[in-house]
Amino acid sequence: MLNLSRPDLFKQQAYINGQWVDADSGETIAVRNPATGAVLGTIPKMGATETRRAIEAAATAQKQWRRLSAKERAVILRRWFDLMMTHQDDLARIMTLEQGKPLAEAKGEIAYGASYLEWYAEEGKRAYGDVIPGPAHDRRIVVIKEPVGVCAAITPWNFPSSMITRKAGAALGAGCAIVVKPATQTPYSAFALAVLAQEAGVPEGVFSIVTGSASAIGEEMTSNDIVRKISFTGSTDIGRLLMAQAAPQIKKISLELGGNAPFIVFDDADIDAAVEGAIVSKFRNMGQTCVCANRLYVQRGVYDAFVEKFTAKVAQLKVGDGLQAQVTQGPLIDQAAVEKVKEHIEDAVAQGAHIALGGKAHELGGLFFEPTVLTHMKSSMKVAREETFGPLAPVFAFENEDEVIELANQTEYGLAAYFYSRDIGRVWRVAEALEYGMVAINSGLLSNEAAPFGGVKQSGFGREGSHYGLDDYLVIKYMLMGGI
Ligand SMILES: NC(=O)c1ccc[n+]([C@@H]2O[C@H](COP(=O)([O-])OP(=O)(O)OC[C@H]3O[C@@H](n4cnc5c(N)ncnc54)[C@H](O)[C@@H]3O)[C@@H](O)[C@H]2O)c1
Ligand SMILES: O=C[C@H](O)CS(=O)(=O)O
Repeated sequence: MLNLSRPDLFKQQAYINGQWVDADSGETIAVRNPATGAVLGTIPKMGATETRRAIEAAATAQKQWRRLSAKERAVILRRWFDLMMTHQDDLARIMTLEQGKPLAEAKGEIAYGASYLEWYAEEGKRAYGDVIPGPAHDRRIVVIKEPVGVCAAITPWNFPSSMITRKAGAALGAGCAIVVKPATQTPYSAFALAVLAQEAGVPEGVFSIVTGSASAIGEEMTSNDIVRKISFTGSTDIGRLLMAQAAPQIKKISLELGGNAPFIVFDDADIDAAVEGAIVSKFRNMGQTCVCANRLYVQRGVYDAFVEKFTAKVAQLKVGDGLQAQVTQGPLIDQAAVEKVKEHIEDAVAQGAHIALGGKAHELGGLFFEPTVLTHMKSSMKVAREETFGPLAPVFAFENEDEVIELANQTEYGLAAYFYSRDIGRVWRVAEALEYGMVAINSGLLSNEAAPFGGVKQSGFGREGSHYGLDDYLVIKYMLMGGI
């Protein structure tokens, strides 16, 4: 089933302090392929005691790791990057088997995730400080940046590899050690990263993976005072919980949370380009990304033309097992995800929406769902307020700029927003008026290692990627030199 060139990349044990280990209890959790329902394997069902061991090992390892120069750490991170790219096909196959995304997308995620190791290998060398002219002749002010210390990360199932390297790259580049808990649905991509980290020379204890009881592991991470920094990517509800759990020790925390992205097409847009952008933004990972277009707003004058072209393109999407060639839409992650899409469709239709395409579970059965386009939408519908996280494209009409900006901002989320316009004045007005951490203009994709990825409002805070992402793993120390 696995057909890997490197079968050793598929591990069924967690990775703590450079050792592959089972849970203390010997208990395991089964992991299934969402396309077939078949059991892929098991993983250790760990809890607080194993997590504590990983954290204590990280504390020991980090003392040496931070003493290396940024350049010495960069050599190891670069080697890890090279190994990821060398084994891209195997890593992608493991990801498709456990998460469902088509192989081409999985390969893309491996390259995307590896790019953060490449980026932070170099960015770690630029943790610059300051020398500031002091207020007195006999004093000097020096500011340096230091690694925050032992970090803990909790990551989601929808990007099983890149959400880990987006954190670990910055943490290790800054001189920190990190303990990671991946999503239970997609642990094997994380274990494969650990195999390659070990091969790259990441010292034992600097990068560990624990799997099992999310709440028990999370409670240990947020309550253990060795941990100085928590980085979480996932739902807003869990992010809120972790923030509360980390508060008593005032731990540094980064939260990459839920989204509800508007995708706006003005009447001066390049409609064909907007259609292409909408397909990419809406249907990447079967609509299961935090930055997917959740609401499409099209100005009245071009609404019919956009709907016709967009629907024709959506009809070309091919649903199936992600391992099969030509498949562009895999299964959803679980039955709850399928039910959420159905709920949003049923609610919209009950309020007058029309189904232009799709609208029901796919004939393949299981977790497959038809890519769906809805028209005749209203703001009162659930899909206008809630993150669907599935292959549902609701197309709302709007009359003017002020109206659509108000509609776009009517959400507690603030992660990503997209709009298409070729009017330079409108581009600046709308980009500045949208209350989001990231705004893509005339593009349906905005994620890359050079840019600061993150949100505002209840989509969280902190940034990943760019030099801003390194700051999340550094602390500032000011040294006052007197008596000169
Ligand atoms: N902003 C981003 O970059 C980003 C990226 C991916 C996903 N997300 C969001 O995540 C959601 C979907 O992903 P999901 O279903 O994996 O989210 P989730 O919050 O259910 O799970 C995320 C991670 O948290 C863990 N977790 C769950 N309960 C926990 C607890 N009590 N204590 C500690 N850890 C716990 C899970 O095991 C998983 O590893 C969506 O809302 C999506 O928008 C955001
Ligand atoms: O789900 C949200 C992730 O951050 C995906 S990506 O960074 O846009 O690839």
